[in-house]
Amino acid sequence: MSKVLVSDSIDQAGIDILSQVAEVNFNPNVSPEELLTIIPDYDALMIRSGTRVTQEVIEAGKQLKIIGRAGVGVDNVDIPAATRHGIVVVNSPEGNTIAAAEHALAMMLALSRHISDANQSVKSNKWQRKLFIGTEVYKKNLGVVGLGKIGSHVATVARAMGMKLLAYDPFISVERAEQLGCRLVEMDLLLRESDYITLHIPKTPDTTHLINDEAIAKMKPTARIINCSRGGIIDEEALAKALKEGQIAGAALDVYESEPLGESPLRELGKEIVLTPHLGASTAEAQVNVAVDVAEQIRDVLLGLPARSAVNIPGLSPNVIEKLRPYMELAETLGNLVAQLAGGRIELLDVRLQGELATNESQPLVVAALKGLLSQALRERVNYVNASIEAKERGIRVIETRDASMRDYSGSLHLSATGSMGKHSVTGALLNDGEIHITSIDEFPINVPPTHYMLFTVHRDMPGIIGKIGSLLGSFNVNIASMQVGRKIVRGDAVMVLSLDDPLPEGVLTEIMKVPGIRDAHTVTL
Ligand SMILES: NC(=O)C1=CN([C@@H]2O[C@H](COP(=O)(O)OP(=O)(O)OC[C@H]3O[C@@H](n4cnc5c(N)ncnc54)[C@H](O)[C@@H]3O)[C@@H](O)[C@H]2O)C=CC1
Ligand SMILES: O=C(O)CCC(=O)C(=O)O
Repeated sequence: MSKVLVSDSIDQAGIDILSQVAEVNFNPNVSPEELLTIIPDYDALMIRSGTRVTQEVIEAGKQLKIIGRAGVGVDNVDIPAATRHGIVVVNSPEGNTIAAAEHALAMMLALSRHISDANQSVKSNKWQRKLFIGTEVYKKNLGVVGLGKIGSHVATVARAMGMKLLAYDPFISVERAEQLGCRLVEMDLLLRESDYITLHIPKTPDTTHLINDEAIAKMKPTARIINCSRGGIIDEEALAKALKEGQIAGAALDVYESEPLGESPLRELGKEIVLTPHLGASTAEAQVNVAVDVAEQIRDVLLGLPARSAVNIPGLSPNVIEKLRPYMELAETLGNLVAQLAGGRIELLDVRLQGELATNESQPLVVAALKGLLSQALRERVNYVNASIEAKERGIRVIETRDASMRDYSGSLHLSATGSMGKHSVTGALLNDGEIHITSIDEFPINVPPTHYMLFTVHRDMPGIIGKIGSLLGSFNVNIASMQVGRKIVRGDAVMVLSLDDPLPEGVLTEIMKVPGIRDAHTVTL
């Protein structure tokens, strides 16, 4: 019989499902050291946010087939390590949507009416009616940052309460925002016009400290901000200072830069702040939803069936997976790359399966390309199951073509996407040793492996231009790991691809665009 370790507290409904097919050990207090010693015995691991599943844990888990996260965020699991070891990671992308949305709304109202402090005051035998005069949300502007699953529900309920809605989400169409009664605006305008701001975005390099000194300075002195998404999106030091000095009126936080929240200036503030200990998903209903959703997937995988919300490996038969696995990574990487070149608000993705990939069996590669494309916006919430639906909801049209004619590689994949930065294309293939190579960018031939930080330029093929870019990057202390140029005709246009050791500091791209002969420049993080 298979063995499942449940190392965080999950609802009994999940344990009951797992017990149908496995011996279940419920050990929510397991220490990281103990986890390493006991994990070799287990076929499956079920967690919430408390257990850190590091590369070490994955390597020790010699029998592990599946890791199930009862919730959305899988930031506590080393996904690349799990994928390398062929371990499926599943989550529950929707099980706690309503709980998190309702928590954000509750926080907004609690903050407006000083519920928490008033409650504390009555409980300490006081009757302080004048101290707790609140504000109404009716007819106030609510700025929703991130109009995904949770943000959309918050918008729907807030609209019913008579709030006027603004939204910022660079990956959502104007039509979708209008359906939800939201005016889609730029972040700057949202900061300036909102009475309340609620954050519902993933934590990414782009969203880390999105709310910092500079953003707070644009907000109204009467503005209140709510964060029930991820810690670190608000710069806590900047927020504490702004609240102390009365630059803005209030904040309600469920998530923190470091959890549990330690020593913090936020704790010293008064009724202008409401703090909860990451309770967004903590409702009876959500805990049942996520436990059942994930336990069912663990049960299915242990029975040899596919999982419906796999974050890393799709729910296909082992034979097909084995054959396609290296190409899945290629398709995801190219999807991610072309999304960054084409910018947000992608309208069209054209996927061409070439050479030996031009068969019906390769269809999952189209889904993998979509997953890569949407990962910029949705991070771990996009998987092989929901990628097509998410794309449809975002108004992304997908065209699939197959071209079996022989090319330089036995099988290659060509993606072309049209977004807010125009139409861009990439081609990629696997070399003999299975290494992924980008073989064209915007139809210019190149041959480079993808790396973490990359810079692409389109420029006039003329003497001196490569040197200028090199010196410019040097002056900003950015180290170039490798460089390649591709062109179609001599002294026509050319593409330059640079692998960088460091991310490009802010403002460098603008300087690159000023170099005579440069037509276009993009920086990409893969
Ligand atoms: N407090 C809690 O207990 C819980 C927190 N969460 C968190 O809530 C957040 C939202 O979750 P969902 O709505 O399920 O995710 P989702 O993936 O459905 O929506 C996220 C939205 O953010 C948008 N987005 C991505 N980057 C952006 C950027 N730079 N600027 C503006 N918008 C951007 C995406 O286009 C997408 O529409 C996540 O961070 C999730 O981890 C989720 C559940 C419980
Ligand atoms: O398990 C929890 O309570 C955390 C929920 C959460 O933040 C998530 O699902 O992303």
